[in-house]
Amino acid sequence: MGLSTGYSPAGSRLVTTPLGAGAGAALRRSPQLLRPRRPPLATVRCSVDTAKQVQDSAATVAAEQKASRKECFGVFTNTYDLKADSKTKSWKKLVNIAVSGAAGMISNHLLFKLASGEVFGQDQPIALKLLGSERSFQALEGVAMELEDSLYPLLREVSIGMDPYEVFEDVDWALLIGAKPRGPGMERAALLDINGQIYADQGKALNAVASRNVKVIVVGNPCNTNALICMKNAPNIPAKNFHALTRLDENRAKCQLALKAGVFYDKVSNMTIWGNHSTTQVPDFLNAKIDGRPAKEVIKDTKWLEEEFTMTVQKRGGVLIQKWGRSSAASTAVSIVDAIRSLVTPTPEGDWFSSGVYTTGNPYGIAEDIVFSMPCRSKGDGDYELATDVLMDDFLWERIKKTEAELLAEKKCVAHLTGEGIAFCDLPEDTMLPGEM
Ligand SMILES: NC(=O)c1ccc[n+]([C@@H]2O[C@H](COP(=O)([O-])OP(=O)(O)OC[C@H]3O[C@@H](n4cnc5c(N)ncnc54)[C@H](O)[C@@H]3O)[C@@H](O)[C@H]2O)c1
Repeated sequence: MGLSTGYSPAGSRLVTTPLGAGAGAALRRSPQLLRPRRPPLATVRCSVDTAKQVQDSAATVAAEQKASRKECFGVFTNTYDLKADSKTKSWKKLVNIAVSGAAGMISNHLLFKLASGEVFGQDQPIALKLLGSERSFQALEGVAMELEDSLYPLLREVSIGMDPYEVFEDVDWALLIGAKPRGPGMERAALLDINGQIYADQGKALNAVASRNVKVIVVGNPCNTNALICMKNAPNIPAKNFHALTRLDENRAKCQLALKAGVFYDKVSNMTIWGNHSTTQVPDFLNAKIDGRPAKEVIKDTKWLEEEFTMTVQKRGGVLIQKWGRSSAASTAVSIVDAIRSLVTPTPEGDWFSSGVYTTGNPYGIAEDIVFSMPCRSKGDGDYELATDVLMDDFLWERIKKTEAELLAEKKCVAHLTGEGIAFCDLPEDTMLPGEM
């Protein structure tokens, strides 16, 4: 296997001190993050399931109802009883789902898919806990109003808030989409720092108040390193529960292979995206299959696979922005749905899916202690195992090393946020996110 060192060590440099140390740190932290943390609240349910009232003491229920009037949104303050009528009697226990960046473009598609039942199933009632920023709070109310007006039977509770310690209370899923966009002229190092702060804060909140088995999918960019930061700040939640979304890249890669092979895209399987959700990502055509056969056997044009296919997938998001003037939101929401469904339904025999997961203990020889997209399989219980039946060759390994180097460099940039000391940012090159120009 060969190693790649084919890039210049120039790139952006930024030295960052640990949180709270020096003026640089103060500048980076928004007033919201500087706010003193209050201890976790007692459980406040947005609405009250009357079946629960029977079990609880009258005083607790009265207090809970009073609190719920304050905390929940609109029509969702009303009580309900899942066990009371024949339709809902057989439904499963409520699942609590937190969505950050809930007033953003991706969420605008995702929330309605979650509420419709297409993600968790038609017998799975859900509660949506929407986290926004101060700037987006009014918009968040608008989103909640639209959810009210959609009359989704499975949507039992909606609450909105700006404090992750309140919003993440008891959540089973945390879909972390909220992030600041990279502004004009902003270095990738600065983006890592700004959004890293958000994910450090949200990791701490999850650690304090979420379900101990919460599954976390980080979408906000740079999502691999944000997921690492979030995970490191949540030591009481299993590291395996944290994912960075690379499913959109997998879907894009499947589409390109199908197009070239002249088949419908459901014929493409075993599509791995290795590494970072950036333009160093590696869409793996060595292991991919088309109609059950190795993709390289079906598509004999190796030059196309190595050059055009790889680049098209890496830069698809940028091209889309060029055409449409905004970044992919609907297909990202679809890919979040795919990512969740891949964890809650068994992976089809022999296939796998890509997810950015913690590398410690990986069987491939990828550096430990980073979040790296790799091939995963699930039994449908929310957990996953890494696929071991994968092929590796020099071409693939060289590219894996390059995306690995980028993630190791990103990790050094955020050492102040992962509890690993003083950060030093010396990125190999200022690579783009797939959606950037
Ligand atoms: N991983 C992927 O495949 C993928 C694909 C597309 C986009 N993304 C990333 O997803 C993120 C969101 O994209 P979008 O198009 O929805 O952006 P958007 O700007 O429309 O929405 C982001 C929302 O997050 C909110 N926000 C900012 N800081 C917050 C905080 N601390 N807590 C809660 N909310 C906060 C903003 O107010 C805004 O409403 C971006 O970082 C984008 O780069 C990732």
